Amino acid sequence: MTTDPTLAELVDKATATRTGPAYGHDALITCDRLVRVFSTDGVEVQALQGLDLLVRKGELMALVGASGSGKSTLMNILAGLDTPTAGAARVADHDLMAMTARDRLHYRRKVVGFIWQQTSRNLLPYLTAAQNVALPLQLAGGRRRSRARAERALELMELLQVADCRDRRPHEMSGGQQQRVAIAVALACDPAVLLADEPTGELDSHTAQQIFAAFRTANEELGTTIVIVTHDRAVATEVRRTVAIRDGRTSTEVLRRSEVDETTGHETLVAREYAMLDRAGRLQLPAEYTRALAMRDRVALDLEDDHITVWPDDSGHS
Ligand SMILES: Nc1ncnc2c1ncn2[C@@H]1O[C@H](COP(=O)(O)OP(=O)(O)OP(=O)(O)O)[C@@H](O)[C@H]1O
Repeated sequence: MTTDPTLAELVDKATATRTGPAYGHDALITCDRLVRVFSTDGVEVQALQGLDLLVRKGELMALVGASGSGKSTLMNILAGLDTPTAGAARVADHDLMAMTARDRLHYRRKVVGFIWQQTSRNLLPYLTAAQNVALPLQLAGGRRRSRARAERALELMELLQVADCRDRRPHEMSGGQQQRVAIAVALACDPAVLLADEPTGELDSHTAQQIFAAFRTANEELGTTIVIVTHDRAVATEVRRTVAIRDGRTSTEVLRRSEVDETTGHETLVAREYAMLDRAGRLQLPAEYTRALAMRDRVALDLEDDHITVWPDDSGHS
């Protein structure tokens, strides 16, 4: 027999919902209904339209999406180079909406490391590789002496297998070597997060693989959380989690896990695609699914024990 809840029970329930853990409370990166509107010449472009994204500490993940879907806009916000129009964004306990100019400088120097697509943009052309890697340490201040800074720079270059380039200037290195030195620069101050926007865009596929291996080394050896924007399908399939952005929102996610065959011991990577359900219960169905069943405007739903079915509209109403 069921009884109607008392007013006191309803109040308790509402309070419990309000005081429950906040969205993304245990994530390193939280984007909560993030909006970024650009206005140029009276025309508004909604680059981000309520984007939700959670990234946990220690993840190595890829962001993919068509040109203009909002990937760079998101990366610039996470890098502290741009501010959202609305919504909330937190990275390693820093509220990106509430930072002063001073906080922002500290954030960019110590909390995030950034790698751009253009190899030439990541390094100062008149400094050697070792000087480039030591520079962020110098700018960040602290008590590290110049010798200790040089040692740290060399350690990072060894980890990324570019120690032999230490005395070379960027134009004396290949594109792949420059990007690996750029990763060392970005890691110099031991950031919580490494952000890379198309880091392999200017490189051939073999060199792109080496860069990707360098990201993996940083992730595994130093525990750095890494978010990579990429068009490169090969890179996207090497990470455990690929999030797709469509029209300024996260639309689907591919998760990969290893499965070991019990008889042969052979390990294979199994991928599964997921759709994103937002906190209002909204779900974006893939266009190819809705097209295949001529679904538009209205669909019928049935709740089963362990799943929900979605049927084409059979109401006869137009
Ligand atoms: N500073 C800006 N001023 C006006 N519009 C902008 C600005 N930056 C981005 N946009 C617009 O916002 C939308 C998203 O752009 P964004 O660069 O984030 O896309 P993207 O997914 O990174 O694309 P690509 O893969 O081509 O780099 C686009 O329509 C773009 O024209």
